Amino acid sequence: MIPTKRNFVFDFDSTLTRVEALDVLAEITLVNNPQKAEIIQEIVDITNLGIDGEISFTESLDRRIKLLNAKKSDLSLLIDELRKKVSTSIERNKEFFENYSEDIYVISCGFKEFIDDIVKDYNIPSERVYANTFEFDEDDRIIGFDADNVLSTHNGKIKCLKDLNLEGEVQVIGDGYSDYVTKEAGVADRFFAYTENVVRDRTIENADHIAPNFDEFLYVNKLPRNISYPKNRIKMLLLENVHPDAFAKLSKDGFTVETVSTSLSEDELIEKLKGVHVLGIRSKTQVTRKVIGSAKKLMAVGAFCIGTKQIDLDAAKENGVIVFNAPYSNTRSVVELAIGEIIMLMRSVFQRSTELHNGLWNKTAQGAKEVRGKKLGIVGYGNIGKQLSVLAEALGMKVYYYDVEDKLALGNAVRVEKLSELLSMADVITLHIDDNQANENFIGDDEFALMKEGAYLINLSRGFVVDMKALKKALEVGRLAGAAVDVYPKEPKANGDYYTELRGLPNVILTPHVGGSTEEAQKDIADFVPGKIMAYINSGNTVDAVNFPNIRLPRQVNAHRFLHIHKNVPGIMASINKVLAEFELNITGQYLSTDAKVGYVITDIDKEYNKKVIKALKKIEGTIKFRVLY
Ligand SMILES: NC(=O)c1ccc[n+]([C@@H]2O[C@H](COP(=O)([O-])OP(=O)(O)OC[C@H]3O[C@@H](n4cnc5c(N)ncnc54)[C@H](O)[C@@H]3O)[C@@H](O)[C@H]2O)c1
Ligand SMILES: O=C(O)[C@H](O)COP(=O)(O)O
Repeated sequence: MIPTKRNFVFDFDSTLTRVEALDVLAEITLVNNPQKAEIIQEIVDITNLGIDGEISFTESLDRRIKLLNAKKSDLSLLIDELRKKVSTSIERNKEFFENYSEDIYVISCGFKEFIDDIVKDYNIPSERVYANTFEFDEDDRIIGFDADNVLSTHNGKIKCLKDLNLEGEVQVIGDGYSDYVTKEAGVADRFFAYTENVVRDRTIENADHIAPNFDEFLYVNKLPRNISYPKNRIKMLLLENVHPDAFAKLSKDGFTVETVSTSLSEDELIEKLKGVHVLGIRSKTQVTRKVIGSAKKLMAVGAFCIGTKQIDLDAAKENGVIVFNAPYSNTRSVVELAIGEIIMLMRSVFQRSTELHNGLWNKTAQGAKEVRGKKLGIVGYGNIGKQLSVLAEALGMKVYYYDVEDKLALGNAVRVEKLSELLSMADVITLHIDDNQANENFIGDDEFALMKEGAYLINLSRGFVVDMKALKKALEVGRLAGAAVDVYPKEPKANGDYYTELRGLPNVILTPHVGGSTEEAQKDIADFVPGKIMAYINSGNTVDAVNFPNIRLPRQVNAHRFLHIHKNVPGIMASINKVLAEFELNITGQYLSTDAKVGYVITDIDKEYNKKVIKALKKIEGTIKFRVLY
């Protein structure tokens, strides 16, 4: 069967380039005009009215040219600017324009005087550029356009395509009204809404296919391309109100991102993860073995927080799902809250405040102490514990700490060998141990019994670390003078009603797991975690992965990259290299990292390769996941 010939008809403004050329020309010609901003806005508005079909194109062109007040010499500046503004994904797929030059046309309501120069760099000759031409006066001022050109008239592209009478399938790629009407008029077979630079609802509604970038267009048409799998096809789901910067960053990189404000139950998550490649969560969402096992497309999980125990890290590893987190991002926020709470508890501030809210003036020094000179007992001398140690000393507290690991003291802090020793000496005990399940009920009746009469407890680590019934009892009998609790054994999926047995107890500060919830921390996390995710998805880097061998890979230019995740069993590397040799691939780099369970091998090869190698590599026994980049 002879394949049908395909003709690719490109719009110019906001499709081949990221901008509307006449808007850029206006920036040039109006540079010293005091009314520049107003005139440019008027030009933009008129452009949009024309693109959306609200006014006739002829009228829009006429009005804009008058406002532009341009000269012939301005055009060379415009061309320089436009050269810098070719659409990003068009630029990276320049090869397509070289290889399919014969089948490519530009039909634009813009002007040949600048389009020709730009598209010439993309191998499109002037005879395949259909566009308007300017009219100049004797002083080389642009005074109008050739009104006989069909492209200066309403629905000009339809007429132009009709006159061209192209043989074979006609595909139109554009961003506005004048492009999509060609399909409706029957002169184009398929219309691709090109949304890389501008998204117009009407254009999308009238499209056969939406192309957020040129990779997608090439992918749909099964044409050679620079990126094997268009990024917009990679779906990301961000739960639990992850900071909007994460959405912005990932979307800007071209991924399709959906956000949900709450966490999801296991069943909801299983359903929602169908077709999702990357999941973003915070501390609430439980990513169980069942969830990971059913999420066939899942490649990575980003914990937009510190803790990762909510994720079954082993199951993730066994399924080739890489997990990243933000290990220090909210440390300072937790420390500051701890400091504030130490002071608030020792001054009974919440109690005094509640009384006054209820109309009672109770000025008293009873139960109010300075923190200076008091003994702070830090349990868990990790990132948070250590920072707290320094700040507490600055307040004049005497710091003691207990940790299961050997941790060197900062400042004048003193390490204590036994938890019991710490509990019996400290005026305030603050918990900063990690979210290991072995720490369940770490502090219960026995530990409260060891604590000093009238001491305070702060828990900003994990809810299950403290036996809540025992804490309630210790507070009710006055063994403890107060407590601050931020984390609970069972926390709700979303904001709303909640009950804790500590409710109503005096001098007890209750906060809804907000230790790390500051604007600064959430913003930092939204910067850090997407960076790690993008480094993995875009180039295979696993630096800082929580559950996976870490590899930092060099950038690859003009090569393909195969990512192969496999069970760490003998003989896999030999099998991989045997397949690569059978297909006579020229390996330009190979990187391997393993741990006890999995191996991760990255192979960079020369650009051209036989696609059958992919199937062969996937078939190797022990393969967990395989992916091609570029
Ligand atoms: N409330 C919040 O919003 C919030 C925010 C961030 C972190 N956290 C939680 O705070 C805790 C500490 O975070 P981090 O970043 O400092 O963690 P980290 O891993 O740096 O430090 C934890 C320390 O606890 C020690 N440890 C673990 N089990 C222990 C035990 N049984 N006895 C004594 N020491 C023990 C570890 O050796 C380690 O030094 C974690 O549970 C984390 O999830 C809560
Ligand atoms: O693990 C963490 O970083 C803290 O518990 C904060 O979790 P969050 O992002 O759900 O507030």
